[in-house]
Amino acid sequence: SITLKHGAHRLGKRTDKQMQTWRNYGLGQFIHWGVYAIPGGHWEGKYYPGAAEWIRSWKEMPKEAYDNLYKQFNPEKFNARGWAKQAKEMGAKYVIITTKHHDGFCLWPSKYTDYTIAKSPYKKDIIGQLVDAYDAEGIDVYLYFSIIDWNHPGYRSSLKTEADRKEYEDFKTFTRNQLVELLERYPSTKGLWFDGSWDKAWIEQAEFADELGRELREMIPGLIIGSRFRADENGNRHFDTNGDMMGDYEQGWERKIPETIEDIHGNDWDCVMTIPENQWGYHSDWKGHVKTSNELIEMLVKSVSLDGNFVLNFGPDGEGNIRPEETKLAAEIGAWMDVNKEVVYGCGYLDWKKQDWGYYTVNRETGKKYMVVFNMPVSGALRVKVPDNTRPDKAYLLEQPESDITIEEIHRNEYFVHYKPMTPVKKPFVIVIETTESDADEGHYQKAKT
Ligand SMILES: COc1ccc([C@H]2[C@H](O)[C@H](O)[C@H](C)N2C)cc1
Repeated sequence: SITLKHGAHRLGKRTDKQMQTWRNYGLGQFIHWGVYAIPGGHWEGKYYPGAAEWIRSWKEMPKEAYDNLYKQFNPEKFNARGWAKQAKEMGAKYVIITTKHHDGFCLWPSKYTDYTIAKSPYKKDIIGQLVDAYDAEGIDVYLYFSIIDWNHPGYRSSLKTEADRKEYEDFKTFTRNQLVELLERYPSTKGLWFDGSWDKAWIEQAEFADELGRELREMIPGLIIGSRFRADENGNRHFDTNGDMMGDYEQGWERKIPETIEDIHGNDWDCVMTIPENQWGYHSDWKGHVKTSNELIEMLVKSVSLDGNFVLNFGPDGEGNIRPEETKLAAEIGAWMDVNKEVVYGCGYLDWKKQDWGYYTVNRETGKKYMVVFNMPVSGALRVKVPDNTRPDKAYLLEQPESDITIEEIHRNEYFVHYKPMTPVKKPFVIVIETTESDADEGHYQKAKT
């Protein structure tokens, strides 16, 4: 590997207590809220086919009109306590809230620009209310911050001229000032989720960004920052020139989930997921497939089974309401978590061969192993392959600890867990499987001659 001044500053996972807490969350909530929720994906009767929070970039949206929307932002229905209660009932252990998206509108009264909530009819600090409400529910708060800022005069996507560079210096100072301001105002923040860091102009700021990251981490010990924040001195993002991840977890899994444990390269990671195909901010007319709670629960369990966190996005409307579709899904996920949360919290990857019926998770403290079943085989026989020297002794339904499910040995290190549900299976369910580490009994299985 080559020597880098602004590459990864740590190899391997962070092992401190704050990161252990992050690793054990399992389920998080993303909130995308801002003035883009006012048009909600429409303008003068026209439907915007893109992501609602990007409507400013739409040719049909006059920039002037968008940039004046804040003058009518007055979300009277906004109820931070209600949002936090709903997230608690869903089972979210952390929340990531947009402080400022690419449009540059600040949901907190920043003193470094007038383009903030303080200058809207609503006036009050939205971030402060959300931080207090989620803290009160015991849900850890993380702040989303977009480096891209279409409102700031010094923002550039690339630096072509000396004038660009001079303007961009102001933008760099402004960016640093806002981040320091956010951590000073909201010291209970556990981490920052950076976005909009793909511009050439920012990629060239390896030294500045590295120094800024150091300054922010000094302000809040244990602060967690993902891999999307900065590039190394050769312009490499997420992974430096030597292939080592920069930051505390990989932020590359957006609306997609790794397939195998090899895909995560031994790093912590989160998957951030939308309910429709690709809407983060509020769009009043979702087109295409809207994910069901069964689909979202499977994504959550698949993420946990591969040592990641699953962060589900909510996009409140211009009035401050959580839309009915999201309320319904939060309730359905919450109902499932009420019964099955122990297969998510504090759990991760079990190195048993993945089977078709679903996913294994294991509790990192207790070693308790779970089979989370999504696809019941017509035979009712759930195949389980165990590592050498491991013998499954007992299996029972998590919901009925007194149940005793038959385990049949069918081959060396291979078993059928026979489960015939009494009633039709409508939601994923969990079988707990207990094992004994037994010494190798070569046993009576004849290896095939080939
Ligand atoms: C150009 O493709 C993009 C750019 C930015 C995004 C932003 C979304 O607005 C949302 O904030 C998501 C987390 N982020 C990656 C998504 C797709």
